[in-house]
Amino acid sequence: MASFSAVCNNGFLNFKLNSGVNNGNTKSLKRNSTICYSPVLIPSLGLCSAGKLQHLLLWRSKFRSSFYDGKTGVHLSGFCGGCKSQNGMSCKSSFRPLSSEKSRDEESHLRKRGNGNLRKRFSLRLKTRLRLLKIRLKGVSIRSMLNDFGMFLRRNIRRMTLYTSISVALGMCYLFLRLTALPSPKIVPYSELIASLQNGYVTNVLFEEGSRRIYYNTDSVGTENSEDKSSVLNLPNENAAETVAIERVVSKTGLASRVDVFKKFSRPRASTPEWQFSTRKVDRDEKFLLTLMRAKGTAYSSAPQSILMSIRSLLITIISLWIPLTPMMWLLYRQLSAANSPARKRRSNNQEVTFDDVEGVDVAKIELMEIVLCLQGAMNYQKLGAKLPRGVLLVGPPGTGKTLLARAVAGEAGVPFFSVSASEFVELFVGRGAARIRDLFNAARKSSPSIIFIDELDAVGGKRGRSFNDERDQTLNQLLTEMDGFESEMKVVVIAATNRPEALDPALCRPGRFSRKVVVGEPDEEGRRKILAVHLRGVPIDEDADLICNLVASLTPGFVGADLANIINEAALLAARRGGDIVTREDVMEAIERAKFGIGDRQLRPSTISKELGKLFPWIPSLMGTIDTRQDGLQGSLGYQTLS
Ligand SMILES: Nc1ncnc2c1ncn2[C@@H]1O[C@H](COP(=O)(O)OP(=O)(O)OP(=O)(O)O)[C@@H](O)[C@H]1O
Repeated sequence: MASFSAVCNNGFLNFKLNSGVNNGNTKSLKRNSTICYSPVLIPSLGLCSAGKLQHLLLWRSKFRSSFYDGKTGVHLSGFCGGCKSQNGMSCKSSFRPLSSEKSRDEESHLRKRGNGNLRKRFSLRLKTRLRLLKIRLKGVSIRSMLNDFGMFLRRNIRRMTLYTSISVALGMCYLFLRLTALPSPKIVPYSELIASLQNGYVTNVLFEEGSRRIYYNTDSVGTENSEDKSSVLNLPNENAAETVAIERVVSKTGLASRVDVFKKFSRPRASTPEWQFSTRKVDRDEKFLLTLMRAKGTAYSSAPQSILMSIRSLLITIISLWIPLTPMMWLLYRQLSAANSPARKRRSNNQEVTFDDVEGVDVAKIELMEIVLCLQGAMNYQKLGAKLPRGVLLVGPPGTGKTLLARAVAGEAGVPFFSVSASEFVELFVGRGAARIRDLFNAARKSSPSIIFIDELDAVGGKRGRSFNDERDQTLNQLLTEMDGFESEMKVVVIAATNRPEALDPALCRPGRFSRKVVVGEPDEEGRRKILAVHLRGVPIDEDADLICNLVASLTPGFVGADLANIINEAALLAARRGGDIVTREDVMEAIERAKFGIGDRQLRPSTISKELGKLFPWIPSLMGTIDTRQDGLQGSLGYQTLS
């Protein structure tokens, strides 16, 4: 007895044969095999929505009938053969295999019906697919597709124009080459031309001017002897009817041979080349060749290559050259593209930073504030005959806030701010870096009053003549020229930052260029406290922020602004890691430890190492005078041992 079950899953009905149908039919279902029917495949299936039993006709070739139980929701289990379902539902007709091993008649009958079944199955599948396609097409709106396409075109108009022009040009080239294509003559060795001449087969010869190519035709006798005369003269040897007709003409007209008949009556075919053979002239053999041709009475002449052919060969040469050159041209285009220009790329309107966000560098702030006042016109320096400083050089260790200061200047002055890294001027092609500098200064001049900020100036501002890098020297020269080129009323200030002022070319630091040198040094404890207060502004902390600032500032001598910002960020991350909503003192302390000793094996921290050593050799701490205060309950001023 065969049993099966049906499970409706996500709109699909899975039929499972629980026991095998072993009737020898190769198409019969195997035990536990599962077939997946889409709802579209079973059109009458109301799926789980119908609340009553539905009788379905399924896959007629495999089942006569089966049941779908809408009452139980989605699941149906039935026995076939016994005509009783597990759910107590009766089956109209018993479960039967495709064919019976016992009944040969039925088998043959089925085989006869096979084609019809196949067609039905095919049409059923096609219908299903068509229905699916219809459903999908319903969801597609042509208008929205057109809108999207239009938007894409508008956004990429330049690129699309370029691609279209290239495609059109290539298409036209292809068309031209196809239209001007001529059947080419057979290329033969030079010796064959001499042999044909000596035998008197050659009828006429053409020397191509400007090249060593020789074209020639031979007469019928020569071609009769040649290997493939039929291919040369296109004689219709194979066509029996045509041969008979030609023979008849030969007998009637008395023409010498089939070849003459062919020549007289046949129209020149498109595939027949104008010249049958072509060869290359051998050097210093012209005299012999001409003597031979004169002796044999061969007609010869010379002509230049036709214009069409010249254009054709030129086109082929250009195309074949362009294929390998295209990647290089693309690279060049990218390099030269104006879109890559830093002047354009770096135009920044992000003027969020103000002097309130920079702390611990008060002297530098005062110096730069003066420039802001000049740019805003708040300070009348001109009445005293003073000039706006053209360049300000911010010097100091990494992370002390040089870039931040420059951004604050831009933010306070409310003028366009062009920020570039000097390494962006270091280019592959000589002269390109200089061109970029020119672009940058031109853009800044156009939007005057404005500020140019060049970070890591030493990348291009190093002393000249120390290397063979011509490109870098040219870029620096251009920078010097541009800084000289500002007119006094032009309100463009160049702020540059460097960690290595000693490496700069002296010409850069002379008065009139980067005349103002502002040192942005490491902050003191008060500075660190202020910087921490800036970075703790938006961070929820479980204690008084001032207390934490004081604590951290006291624990972090030598730390610069970037380190302190990093500590606060790490603390917030640690709090988030443990799932807390608020940053605790412990998080901050761990962040300091991480900043000081790095993230890694806790056992490698000096405190841990000394603790372990202390256990092994109790006399070491007293000898070194570094007794762990925490062990004795002695702690730092704020409950923590100073780590530095
Ligand atoms: N004085 C400061 N006040 C507030 N935050 C600071 C200060 N200095 C540094 N920071 C923080 O450190 C980050 C990095 O600073 P910045 O890029 O300005 O350093 P830098 O001196 O330009 O470094 P480099 O020389 O390596 O370019 C800033 O974004 C800021 O969050």
